Amino acid sequence: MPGVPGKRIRPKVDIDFTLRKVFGKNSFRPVQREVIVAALEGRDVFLQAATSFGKSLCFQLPAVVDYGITIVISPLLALMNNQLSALTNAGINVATINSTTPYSTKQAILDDLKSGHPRTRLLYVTPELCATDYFRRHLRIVYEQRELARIAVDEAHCISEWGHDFRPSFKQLNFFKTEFPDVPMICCTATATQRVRNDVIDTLALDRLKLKCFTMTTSRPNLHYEVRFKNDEEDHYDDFLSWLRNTYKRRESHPKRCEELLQKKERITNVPGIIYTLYRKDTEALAARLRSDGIGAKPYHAGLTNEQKEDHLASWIANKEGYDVIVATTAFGMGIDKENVRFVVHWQIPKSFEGFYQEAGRAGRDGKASICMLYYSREDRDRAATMMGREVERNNNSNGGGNANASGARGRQAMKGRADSLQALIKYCEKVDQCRHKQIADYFGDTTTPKCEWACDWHKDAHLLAKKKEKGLASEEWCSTQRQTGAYDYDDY
Ligand SMILES: Nc1ncnc2c1ncn2[C@@H]1O[C@H](COP(=O)(O)OP(=O)(O)OP(=O)(O)O)[C@@H](O)[C@H]1O
Repeated sequence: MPGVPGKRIRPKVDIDFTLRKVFGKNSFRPVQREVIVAALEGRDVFLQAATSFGKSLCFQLPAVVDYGITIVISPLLALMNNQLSALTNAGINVATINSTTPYSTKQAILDDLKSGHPRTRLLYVTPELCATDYFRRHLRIVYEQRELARIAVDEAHCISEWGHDFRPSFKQLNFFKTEFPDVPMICCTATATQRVRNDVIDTLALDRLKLKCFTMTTSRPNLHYEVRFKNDEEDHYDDFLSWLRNTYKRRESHPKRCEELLQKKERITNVPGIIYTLYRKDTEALAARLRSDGIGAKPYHAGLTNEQKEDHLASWIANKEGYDVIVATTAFGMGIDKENVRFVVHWQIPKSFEGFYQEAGRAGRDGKASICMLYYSREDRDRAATMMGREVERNNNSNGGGNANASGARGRQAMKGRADSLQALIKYCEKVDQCRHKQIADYFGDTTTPKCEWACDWHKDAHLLAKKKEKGLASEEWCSTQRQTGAYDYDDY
């Protein structure tokens, strides 16, 4: 569309005023202002910062003060709903089109776009919607009216992690720069290695010379990381249950804490947490088991009805009794924002380092100490590695094979990235002679030395950690025999 400028020039705005008045925050966190100013100047921005840094504000605030509509591309339903309810509460005109949007609501949003002058400030959509002709047609109308303010890609690393195979629509997001070259983009992520960053920038066809990159530390000093060692012979359920019950007991037996809770009318058992498992059926079974032991636990996975998902998420956010612990698959991972999550547990080794860091990052978003435990066994490690090996093989067969076309090569590179990421996480679990915060920083290429004041199992007691590892894990000899007999040769575990 040559000759059509993408957006109108905005009058001078007081972003501090908007921050206070609309978002109810007193001041910007470090670097937020710089990112927002760059976005408002019309720059393309790549923002990489720790979980809970406050990245969403960096596209939400410009969306409120700028002319036109901001399209937010978001990978997960739970994440969209979570942000939508926070923005609606702040009185911002926000909408979403996703698989759960009722027909009449969707039509009303499309009509709003068709008017060319949408009243909606932020529209949350999936990459799949962006790939459809009818949505693109609507965007063109808005663009021609110079009301397409900005494109925000939240959790931008997904472009690289998923775009090459099971969510190819991520790769088609280059449509925005091709059709609307003068509409600024902002990409946000907490987890991108150098390779992923380059892949995202190339896929979106962003101009490196004009792009403003902000790369911040990944450090979350208030998170206490620990690895708990287990083996197939033991059920670690009891270990977790006694940890949780002890936490309740500590709250109850501490007179000052008890008094505080009474004043705030807070239940002793209101210790919100998330347990991540790999499979849907495990979320249901574990939540039921916890409920049978008197813990308020609910499952969350993509197979629940929309009503169940909404109820479980909203009631958990509202600290409702019976909803203290969410047992979830990764459908509940990235971006979920609840301030007082006191623990995140990985019931077994997750599939990637990024997934681990993202999910652990749901904890302690109020800055208070919170625990992130990962239950690790070598048997789970071997199962995960077997599954990953199969995935790599499937991918190599389907994604270009011997044909070295660009997408095939990038697909294979992304797959290798995934396999490397799992190996790095295995190393993290097995390593008992270094600070966990440091290991995380190293993985993401973060060169600052992260603060850790007894906030990891190694710093707390390195000797005990090594002993627990020796006692808790199955021996390598035993695992090797199991591997040879094909004990891990099945997909579902
Ligand atoms: N300047 C600020 N002052 C106070 N609170 C803030 C500020 N900016 C953001 N927050 C709050 O910080 C929390 C985390 O923000 P947000 O969800 O945007 O994090 P994020 O960087 O996207 O993290 P993640 O990568 O984990 O999704 C939110 O509750 C948000 O309201």
